[in-house]
Amino acid sequence: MEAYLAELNDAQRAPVLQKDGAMIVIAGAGSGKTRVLTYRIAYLMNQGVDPFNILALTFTNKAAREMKHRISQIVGSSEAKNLWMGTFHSIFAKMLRFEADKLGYPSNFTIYDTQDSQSVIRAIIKDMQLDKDVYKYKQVYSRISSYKNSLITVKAYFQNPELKEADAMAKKPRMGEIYKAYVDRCFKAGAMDFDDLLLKTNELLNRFPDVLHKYQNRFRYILVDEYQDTNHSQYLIVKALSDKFQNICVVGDDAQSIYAFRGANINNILNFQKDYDNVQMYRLEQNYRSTKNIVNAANSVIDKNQTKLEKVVWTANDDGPKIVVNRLLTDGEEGRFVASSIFETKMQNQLNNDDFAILYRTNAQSRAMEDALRKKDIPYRIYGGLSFYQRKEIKDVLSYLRLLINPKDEEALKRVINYPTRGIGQTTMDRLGIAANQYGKSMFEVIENLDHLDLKINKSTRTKLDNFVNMIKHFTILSENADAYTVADTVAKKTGLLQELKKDGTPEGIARIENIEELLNGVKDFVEGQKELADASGSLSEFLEDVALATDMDKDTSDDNKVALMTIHLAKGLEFPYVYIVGMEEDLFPSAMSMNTRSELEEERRLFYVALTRAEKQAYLTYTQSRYRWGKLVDAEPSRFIEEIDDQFKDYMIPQDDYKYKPLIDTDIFGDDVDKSKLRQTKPKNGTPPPSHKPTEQQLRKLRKMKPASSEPAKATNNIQLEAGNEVEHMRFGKGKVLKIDGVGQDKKAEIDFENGGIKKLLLRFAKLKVLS
Ligand SMILES: Nc1ncnc2c1ncn2[C@@H]1O[C@H](COP(=O)(O)OP(=O)(O)OP(=O)(O)O)[C@@H](O)[C@H]1O
Ligand SMILES: [Mg+2]
Repeated sequence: MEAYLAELNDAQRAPVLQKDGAMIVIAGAGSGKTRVLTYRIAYLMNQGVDPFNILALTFTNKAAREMKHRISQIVGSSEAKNLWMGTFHSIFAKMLRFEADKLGYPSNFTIYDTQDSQSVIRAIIKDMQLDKDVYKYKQVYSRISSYKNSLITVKAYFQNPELKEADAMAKKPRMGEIYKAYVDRCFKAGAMDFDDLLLKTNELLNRFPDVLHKYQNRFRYILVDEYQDTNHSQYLIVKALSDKFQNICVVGDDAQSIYAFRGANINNILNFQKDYDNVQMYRLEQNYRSTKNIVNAANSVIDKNQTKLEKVVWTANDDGPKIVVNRLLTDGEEGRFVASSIFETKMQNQLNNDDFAILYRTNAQSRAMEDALRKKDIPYRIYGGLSFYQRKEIKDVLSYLRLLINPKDEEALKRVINYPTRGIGQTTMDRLGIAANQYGKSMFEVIENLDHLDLKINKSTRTKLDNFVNMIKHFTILSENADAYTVADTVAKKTGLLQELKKDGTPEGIARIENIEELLNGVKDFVEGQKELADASGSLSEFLEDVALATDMDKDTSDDNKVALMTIHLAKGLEFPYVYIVGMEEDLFPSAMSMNTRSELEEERRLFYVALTRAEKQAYLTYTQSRYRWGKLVDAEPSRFIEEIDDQFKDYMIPQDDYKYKPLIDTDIFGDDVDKSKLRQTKPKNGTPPPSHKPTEQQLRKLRKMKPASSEPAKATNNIQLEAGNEVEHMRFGKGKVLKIDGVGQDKKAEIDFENGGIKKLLLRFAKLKVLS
């Protein structure tokens, strides 16, 4: 047996060794599904399967890179290079480039990102003179996106009166027209949006049998990770491509299906056995990632879902510490707690920053975490915020690059035609836009042909437009012979972009110049990397495609030793030794918007399962007592998911019998006291609207100062030697006697009999006790 096969257990090895046929691996988190896919590819190659015949679809490009890296170690990198591995979007964008002409697109079609798409929609809503409060562009965008992912084309839309009715019911009777206008504009601009990459692939495979056969023959072996989160459009692509040979291996976990809100269909995994002949079903049960406490805690939670496949997940790993639950006063305190805890854990165990992750339900929660980490000088990185490529100055450069590759690209044109300023105003642009519509041409073509058109544009503006077009054409010619770096560098210098920022001279301007430099370095790296590949040359088109589909997640960060901050959705498939799940509050997690139906609540619970199972060694859950929501400070209740973790697997840092008890004067772990009755006034009472103003920092500070007079601030006890029999004093529970000390290190607890509070168990590392004797 090859050595690498010994790195699998028997259950994992079985699907790896089954070379042909349809198979599904259903298994809980951390049981090695991704490992099975990786090793299966290596094994296929060892069995003589040509890497050109293997297609692997992953959830992120980063995951694909990591798999490729491991496969290279097993089979050698020259072979692994030829594998087609990546996200659905990146793989099928590549395929569409080859076949674009069949669908009437240029092969250099632009990929519109969400910003571009939304900007097109905004323009349409404006042109149609619709009420923008009714037709909110983001909502319209996601509606169009869901049509596309359900394969409802414009034609299909108008053939189905029910859809029109549904939109009319939602007070958007003109959705269909917007949809049509949007599709037309994108097509005219030679642009596909993200959803088109799947929709058009389906169209291609349906309408052109020869193309379908070509790719069926090419991709003899297909593998899909995270199959539970495929949407209908993706499902159909996989089904079509694998139909001939039926060598398909999908892995997934129904308990981790968390993208239903974006059209993912859990039935794809449940129905897999009906879709193919002789499906082999494999189950993996041993979790290698996490401690017993984490695995069991996660099991006890997911058990509460009714819709699920029964699965066993166990681990031979250590018990590990229990899940720590902590309550904080505000998100600011929550941030400080997390930052201090990371700092302490790191120091005590000699860990790196990238051993830690902070996960949250909504992006807005990152700010408090960032503030606290910054104050403690802990380097961090936020994933999934505005990606580097969406920053203004970067998008400006990229828009020039997009335009020179595809002059029809209207979003790019609008962005740069008058930046840096060239005296081409909005009126001119409006006239060009109308003419473009009238002649069914792109704006660029209209500008090119100005001399032959009767437009009300004066001579000096015509000269300016002429100069602009000539500059772009000059770049286009350059790009035909030069690599991406040379072109990008020339564009940054010759368009006046850099000068403009230099002139600006502000720190922001300088930061922007640095970002452009970083972009250019990135292009250079890309070119070097591409030159090693068999089927790539480092051209600008290749670079732009890479960028269009890069998410923030995909940036190579192997040398990046930082705490990771991201939403739980993004954390899928990843693992970290220490995980903090923050904002464990009702209405936040589970989200208020997801509590209307049982199935929505179950999806939130699966999300929590995903979050918990990212942790290898320890998980922390935090919640606050009051949080700003929609500009108001409101009372927060602990998330039901905390309660749902079986008691034996969790520990409350604040004694449990105190859990729901809300005293007037409350002590948080930092010893700051706040008169909670003041904070609670903000909760609506008897229909009276709460005061909508936010207490100022000053007011909060004042509230915090109202401590009971205490002689000396108590210190956290983790460094104090404490043993049974000691007399101690606690700020809230008063004097007490230590009965027993349990646990070691991080987990050390004292059982104390307090005069005022009875017997409590406190984690010494956080409890602030004064030792009296
Ligand atoms: N047989 C094994 N021996 C040792 N380690 C293993 C084994 N199988 C998996 N692992 C390790 O366990 C961890 C989890 O594996 P993997 O990421 O493949 O699980 P998964 O089922 O894909 O998880 P998720 O459901 O979160 O995507 C990884 O660090 C992996 O390297
Ligand atoms: Mg995985």
